[in-house]
Amino acid sequence: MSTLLTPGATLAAIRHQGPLVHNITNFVAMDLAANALLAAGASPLMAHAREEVAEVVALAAALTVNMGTFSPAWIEAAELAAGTARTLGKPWVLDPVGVGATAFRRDNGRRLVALAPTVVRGNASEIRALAGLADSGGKGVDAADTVESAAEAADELARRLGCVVAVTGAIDRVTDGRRIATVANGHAMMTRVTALGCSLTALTGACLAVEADPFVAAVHALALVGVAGEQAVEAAAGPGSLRVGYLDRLYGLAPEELDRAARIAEAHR
Ligand SMILES: Nc1ncnc2c1ncn2[C@@H]1O[C@H](COP(=O)(O)OP(=O)(O)OP(=O)(O)O)[C@@H](O)[C@H]1O
Ligand SMILES: Cc1ncsc1CCO
Ligand SMILES: [Mg+2]
Repeated sequence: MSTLLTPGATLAAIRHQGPLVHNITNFVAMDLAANALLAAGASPLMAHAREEVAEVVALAAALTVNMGTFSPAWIEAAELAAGTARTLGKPWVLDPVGVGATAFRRDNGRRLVALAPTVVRGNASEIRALAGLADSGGKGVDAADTVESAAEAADELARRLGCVVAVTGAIDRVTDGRRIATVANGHAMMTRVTALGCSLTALTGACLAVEADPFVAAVHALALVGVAGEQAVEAAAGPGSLRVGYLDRLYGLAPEELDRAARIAEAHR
Protein backbone atom coordinates (compact mmCIF):
# COMPACT_ATOMS: atom_id res chain seq x y z
CA MET A 1 0.00 0.00 0.00
CA SER A 2 1.16 3.49 -0.69
CA THR A 3 0.44 6.83 0.88
CA LEU A 4 -1.45 9.63 -0.84
CA LEU A 5 1.68 11.53 -1.87
CA THR A 6 3.53 8.59 -3.46
CA PRO A 7 1.73 7.58 -6.67
CA GLY A 8 5.02 6.06 -7.84
CA ALA A 9 4.50 3.11 -5.49
CA THR A 10 1.17 2.36 -7.15
CA LEU A 11 2.72 2.63 -10.62
CA ALA A 12 5.52 0.28 -9.54
CA ALA A 13 2.93 -2.18 -8.19
CA ILE A 14 1.03 -2.12 -11.50
CA ARG A 15 4.26 -2.87 -13.38
CA HIS A 16 5.18 -5.61 -10.92
CA GLN A 17 1.77 -7.30 -10.70
CA GLY A 18 0.43 -6.66 -14.23
CA PRO A 19 -3.20 -6.83 -13.09
CA LEU A 20 -5.93 -7.94 -15.48
CA VAL A 21 -8.43 -5.10 -15.91
CA HIS A 22 -11.82 -5.83 -17.48
CA ASN A 23 -13.21 -2.87 -19.41
CA ILE A 24 -16.66 -2.35 -20.82
CA THR A 25 -15.88 0.84 -22.68
CA ASN A 26 -16.92 2.75 -25.77
CA PHE A 27 -15.98 2.29 -29.43
CA VAL A 28 -14.04 5.57 -29.41
CA ALA A 29 -11.96 4.71 -26.33
CA MET A 30 -11.27 1.01 -26.70
CA ASP A 31 -7.94 1.38 -28.45
CA LEU A 32 -6.51 4.19 -26.30
CA ALA A 33 -7.75 2.64 -23.04
CA ALA A 34 -6.25 -0.77 -23.86
CA ASN A 35 -2.97 0.77 -24.96
CA ALA A 36 -2.78 3.02 -21.88
CA LEU A 37 -3.21 -0.02 -19.62
CA LEU A 38 -0.53 -1.94 -21.51
CA ALA A 39 1.87 1.01 -21.50
CA ALA A 40 1.49 1.39 -17.74
CA GLY A 41 2.12 -2.32 -17.17
CA ALA A 42 -1.40 -3.72 -16.72
CA SER A 43 -3.30 -6.26 -18.86
CA PRO A 44 -6.47 -5.03 -20.57
CA LEU A 45 -9.41 -7.15 -21.60
CA MET A 46 -12.30 -5.49 -23.39
CA ALA A 47 -15.45 -7.64 -23.22
CA HIS A 48 -19.09 -6.63 -23.38
CA ALA A 49 -21.06 -9.70 -24.45
CA ARG A 50 -23.70 -10.60 -21.89
CA GLU A 51 -22.70 -14.25 -22.35
CA GLU A 52 -19.18 -13.74 -20.97
CA VAL A 53 -18.98 -10.68 -18.73
CA ALA A 54 -19.59 -12.52 -15.45
CA GLU A 55 -16.74 -14.93 -16.23
CA VAL A 56 -14.43 -12.10 -17.20
CA VAL A 57 -15.18 -10.19 -13.99
CA ALA A 58 -14.29 -13.34 -12.05
CA LEU A 59 -10.92 -13.51 -13.83
CA ALA A 60 -10.09 -9.81 -13.51
CA ALA A 61 -8.71 -7.80 -10.61
CA ALA A 62 -10.94 -4.81 -11.40
CA LEU A 63 -13.78 -3.76 -13.73
CA THR A 64 -14.36 -0.43 -15.47
CA VAL A 65 -17.70 0.53 -17.03
CA ASN A 66 -17.87 3.44 -19.47
CA MET A 67 -21.26 4.28 -20.96
CA GLY A 68 -19.94 6.27 -23.91
CA THR A 69 -21.55 4.34 -26.77
CA PHE A 70 -24.02 2.08 -25.01
CA SER A 71 -26.91 0.31 -26.71
CA PRO A 72 -29.55 -1.68 -24.80
CA ALA A 73 -27.52 -4.90 -24.98
CA TRP A 74 -24.48 -3.14 -23.51
CA ILE A 75 -26.26 -1.65 -20.52
CA GLU A 76 -27.67 -5.09 -19.76
CA ALA A 77 -24.18 -6.61 -19.89
CA ALA A 78 -22.76 -3.74 -17.83
CA GLU A 79 -25.35 -4.24 -15.11
CA LEU A 80 -24.57 -7.95 -15.01
CA ALA A 81 -20.83 -7.24 -14.83
CA ALA A 82 -21.16 -4.58 -12.11
CA GLY A 83 -23.51 -6.78 -10.10
CA THR A 84 -21.03 -9.65 -10.36
CA ALA A 85 -18.17 -7.39 -9.24
CA ARG A 86 -20.23 -6.32 -6.26
CA THR A 87 -21.02 -9.93 -5.34
CA LEU A 88 -17.39 -10.99 -5.70
CA GLY A 89 -16.09 -7.96 -3.79
CA LYS A 90 -14.06 -6.69 -6.74
CA PRO A 91 -13.57 -2.96 -7.27
CA TRP A 92 -15.34 -1.33 -10.20
CA VAL A 93 -15.21 2.14 -11.73
CA LEU A 94 -18.08 3.98 -13.43
CA ASP A 95 -17.42 6.56 -16.17
CA PRO A 96 -20.81 8.24 -16.78
CA VAL A 97 -19.98 9.59 -20.23
CA GLY A 98 -22.37 12.34 -21.33
CA VAL A 99 -24.84 11.27 -18.63
CA GLY A 100 -26.82 14.49 -18.74
CA ALA A 101 -27.16 14.58 -22.52
CA THR A 102 -30.09 12.23 -23.22
CA ALA A 103 -32.86 10.35 -21.40
CA PHE A 104 -31.21 7.03 -22.32
CA ARG A 105 -27.92 8.12 -20.72
CA ARG A 106 -29.66 9.43 -17.60
CA ASP A 107 -31.47 6.11 -17.22
CA ASN A 108 -28.23 4.15 -17.71
CA GLY A 109 -26.49 6.34 -15.14
CA ARG A 110 -29.26 5.77 -12.61
CA ARG A 111 -29.15 2.00 -13.14
CA LEU A 112 -25.38 1.82 -12.76
CA VAL A 113 -25.02 4.00 -9.65
CA ALA A 114 -27.52 1.64 -7.99
CA LEU A 115 -24.87 -1.12 -8.28
CA ALA A 116 -22.44 0.47 -5.82
CA PRO A 117 -19.45 1.60 -7.89
CA THR A 118 -16.18 1.79 -5.97
CA VAL A 119 -15.17 4.93 -7.87
CA VAL A 120 -17.13 7.27 -10.13
CA ARG A 121 -14.86 9.23 -12.50
CA GLY A 122 -16.27 11.93 -14.72
CA ASN A 123 -15.77 15.47 -15.92
CA ALA A 124 -17.47 18.30 -14.05
CA SER A 125 -20.62 18.36 -16.21
CA GLU A 126 -21.08 14.60 -15.85
CA ILE A 127 -20.70 14.61 -12.07
CA ARG A 128 -23.13 17.52 -11.76
CA ALA A 129 -25.68 15.77 -13.95
CA LEU A 130 -25.24 12.46 -12.14
CA ALA A 131 -25.79 14.07 -8.77
CA GLY A 132 -28.98 15.56 -10.14
CA LEU A 133 -27.92 19.07 -9.26
CA ALA A 134 -27.97 20.41 -12.78
CA ASP A 135 -30.13 19.89 -15.79
CA SER A 136 -27.32 20.96 -18.10
CA GLY A 137 -25.62 18.04 -19.78
CA GLY A 138 -22.41 19.74 -20.77
CA LYS A 139 -21.81 19.71 -24.50
CA GLY A 140 -22.43 16.05 -25.33
CA VAL A 141 -19.45 14.24 -23.82
CA ASP A 142 -17.30 17.35 -23.24
CA ALA A 143 -17.34 19.35 -20.01
CA ALA A 144 -18.99 22.78 -19.94
CA ASP A 145 -18.58 23.30 -16.19
CA THR A 146 -15.64 23.90 -13.85
CA VAL A 147 -14.45 21.37 -11.29
CA GLU A 148 -15.20 23.89 -8.50
CA SER A 149 -18.84 24.12 -9.61
CA ALA A 150 -19.12 20.33 -9.27
CA ALA A 151 -17.51 20.12 -5.81
CA GLU A 152 -20.76 20.05 -3.87
CA ALA A 153 -22.30 17.55 -6.30
CA ALA A 154 -19.25 15.31 -5.91
CA ASP A 155 -19.39 15.40 -2.11
CA GLU A 156 -23.11 14.68 -2.10
CA LEU A 157 -22.76 11.81 -4.58
CA ALA A 158 -19.85 10.27 -2.65
CA ARG A 159 -21.81 10.32 0.60
CA ARG A 160 -25.03 9.06 -0.99
CA LEU A 161 -23.34 6.18 -2.81
CA GLY A 162 -20.65 5.48 -0.22
CA CYS A 163 -18.03 5.64 -2.96
CA VAL A 164 -15.12 7.74 -4.19
CA VAL A 165 -15.91 10.46 -6.75
CA ALA A 166 -13.17 11.87 -8.99
CA VAL A 167 -13.98 15.03 -10.94
CA THR A 168 -11.53 15.90 -13.70
CA GLY A 169 -10.69 19.24 -15.23
CA ALA A 170 -8.00 21.90 -14.76
CA ILE A 171 -7.48 20.82 -11.14
CA ASP A 172 -8.94 17.39 -10.42
CA ARG A 173 -10.81 16.84 -7.18
CA VAL A 174 -11.31 13.51 -5.42
CA THR A 175 -13.59 12.88 -2.46
CA ASP A 176 -15.03 9.97 -0.54
CA GLY A 177 -17.41 12.32 1.26
CA ARG A 178 -14.96 12.64 4.15
CA ARG A 179 -11.48 13.12 2.66
CA ILE A 180 -10.78 15.52 -0.21
CA ALA A 181 -7.68 15.75 -2.40
CA THR A 182 -6.76 17.79 -5.43
CA VAL A 183 -4.40 16.89 -8.27
CA ALA A 184 -3.00 19.86 -10.18
CA ASN A 185 -1.28 18.09 -13.05
CA GLY A 186 -2.26 17.85 -16.70
CA HIS A 187 -2.61 20.36 -19.54
CA ALA A 188 -5.54 21.90 -21.38
CA MET A 189 -4.39 20.28 -24.65
CA MET A 190 -5.47 16.95 -23.13
CA THR A 191 -9.12 17.92 -23.76
CA ARG A 192 -8.28 18.00 -27.51
CA VAL A 193 -7.59 14.26 -27.58
CA THR A 194 -10.72 12.15 -27.34
CA ALA A 195 -10.89 9.36 -24.80
CA LEU A 196 -7.99 10.53 -22.65
CA GLY A 197 -10.49 10.69 -19.79
CA CYS A 198 -11.73 7.22 -20.69
CA SER A 199 -8.14 5.95 -20.55
CA LEU A 200 -7.86 7.55 -17.10
CA THR A 201 -10.91 5.55 -16.03
CA ALA A 202 -9.25 2.35 -17.27
CA LEU A 203 -6.06 3.24 -15.40
CA THR A 204 -8.11 3.92 -12.27
CA GLY A 205 -9.14 0.27 -12.54
CA ALA A 206 -5.46 -0.74 -12.64
CA CYS A 207 -4.71 1.39 -9.57
CA LEU A 208 -7.67 -0.15 -7.69
CA ALA A 209 -6.30 -3.59 -8.53
CA VAL A 210 -3.06 -2.92 -6.63
CA GLU A 211 -4.06 -0.31 -4.01
CA ALA A 212 -6.64 -1.26 -1.39
CA ASP A 213 -7.74 2.27 -0.48
CA PRO A 214 -9.95 3.46 -3.38
CA PHE A 215 -9.47 7.13 -2.45
CA VAL A 216 -5.69 6.74 -2.74
CA ALA A 217 -6.02 4.66 -5.92
CA ALA A 218 -8.17 7.33 -7.61
CA VAL A 219 -5.72 10.10 -6.67
CA HIS A 220 -2.78 8.09 -7.97
CA ALA A 221 -4.48 7.39 -11.29
CA LEU A 222 -5.08 11.12 -11.72
CA ALA A 223 -1.47 11.94 -10.88
CA LEU A 224 -0.20 9.31 -13.33
CA VAL A 225 -2.36 10.55 -16.20
CA GLY A 226 -1.77 14.20 -15.35
CA VAL A 227 2.02 13.86 -15.25
CA ALA A 228 2.19 11.61 -18.34
CA GLY A 229 -0.06 14.07 -20.18
CA GLU A 230 1.79 17.25 -19.22
CA GLN A 231 5.18 15.72 -20.05
CA ALA A 232 3.84 14.53 -23.39
CA VAL A 233 2.51 18.03 -24.17
CA GLU A 234 6.03 19.41 -23.80
CA ALA A 235 7.24 17.24 -26.67
CA ALA A 236 4.04 17.34 -28.75
CA ALA A 237 3.34 19.29 -31.93
CA GLY A 238 -0.39 19.03 -31.21
CA PRO A 239 -3.11 16.56 -30.19
CA GLY A 240 -1.98 13.85 -32.62
CA SER A 241 1.52 13.54 -31.22
CA LEU A 242 0.20 14.13 -27.69
CA ARG A 243 -1.85 10.93 -28.00
CA VAL A 244 1.25 8.95 -28.94
CA GLY A 245 3.53 10.74 -26.48
CA TYR A 246 1.08 10.11 -23.65
CA LEU A 247 1.38 6.34 -24.17
CA ASP A 248 5.16 6.68 -24.34
CA ARG A 249 5.22 8.56 -21.01
CA LEU A 250 2.92 5.99 -19.35
CA TYR A 251 5.52 3.44 -20.38
CA GLY A 252 8.66 5.45 -19.63
CA LEU A 253 7.78 7.35 -16.47
CA ALA A 254 9.91 6.27 -13.50
CA PRO A 255 8.06 5.92 -10.19
CA GLU A 256 10.41 8.42 -8.47
CA GLU A 257 9.85 10.91 -11.28
CA LEU A 258 6.09 10.52 -10.88
CA ASP A 259 6.39 11.19 -7.14
CA ARG A 260 8.45 14.34 -7.81
CA ALA A 261 6.15 15.71 -10.52
CA ALA A 262 2.80 14.90 -8.87
CA ARG A 263 1.03 17.94 -7.44
CA ILE A 264 -1.27 16.22 -4.95
CA ALA A 265 -2.74 18.19 -2.05
CA GLU A 266 -5.14 17.28 0.70
CA ALA A 267 -7.97 19.76 0.76
CA HIS A 268 -10.65 20.82 3.18
CA ARG A 269 -14.22 21.86 2.64
N1 LIG B 1 -7.87 22.46 -18.37
C1 LIG B 1 -7.13 21.40 -18.05
N2 LIG B 1 -5.88 21.58 -17.54
C2 LIG B 1 -5.13 20.54 -17.18
N3 LIG B 1 -5.51 19.24 -17.29
C3 LIG B 1 -6.73 18.99 -17.77
C4 LIG B 1 -7.61 20.05 -18.17
N4 LIG B 1 -8.78 19.50 -18.60
C5 LIG B 1 -8.63 18.16 -18.47
N5 LIG B 1 -7.41 17.84 -17.98
C6 LIG B 1 -6.91 16.51 -17.70
O1 LIG B 1 -7.24 15.65 -18.77
C7 LIG B 1 -7.60 14.33 -18.30
C8 LIG B 1 -8.95 13.95 -18.87
O2 LIG B 1 -9.94 14.68 -18.18
P1 LIG B 1 -11.24 15.28 -18.87
O3 LIG B 1 -11.98 16.01 -17.81
O4 LIG B 1 -10.86 16.03 -20.10
O5 LIG B 1 -11.96 13.92 -19.22
P2 LIG B 1 -13.21 13.64 -20.13
O6 LIG B 1 -13.99 14.90 -20.39
O7 LIG B 1 -13.94 12.49 -19.55
O8 LIG B 1 -12.49 13.16 -21.47
P3 LIG B 1 -12.99 12.14 -22.61
O9 LIG B 1 -14.49 12.07 -22.49
O10 LIG B 1 -12.53 12.73 -23.90
O11 LIG B 1 -12.36 10.83 -22.35
C9 LIG B 1 -7.57 14.40 -16.78
O12 LIG B 1 -6.40 13.80 -16.29
C10 LIG B 1 -7.58 15.89 -16.49
O13 LIG B 1 -6.89 16.20 -15.32
C1 LIG C 1 -16.59 11.30 -28.47
C2 LIG C 1 -17.31 10.25 -27.73
N1 LIG C 1 -18.62 9.98 -28.03
C3 LIG C 1 -19.10 8.99 -27.27
S1 LIG C 1 -17.96 8.33 -26.19
C4 LIG C 1 -16.78 9.40 -26.75
C5 LIG C 1 -15.39 9.37 -26.21
C6 LIG C 1 -15.11 10.39 -25.19
O1 LIG C 1 -15.86 10.29 -24.05
MG1 LIG D 1 -15.28 11.31 -20.47
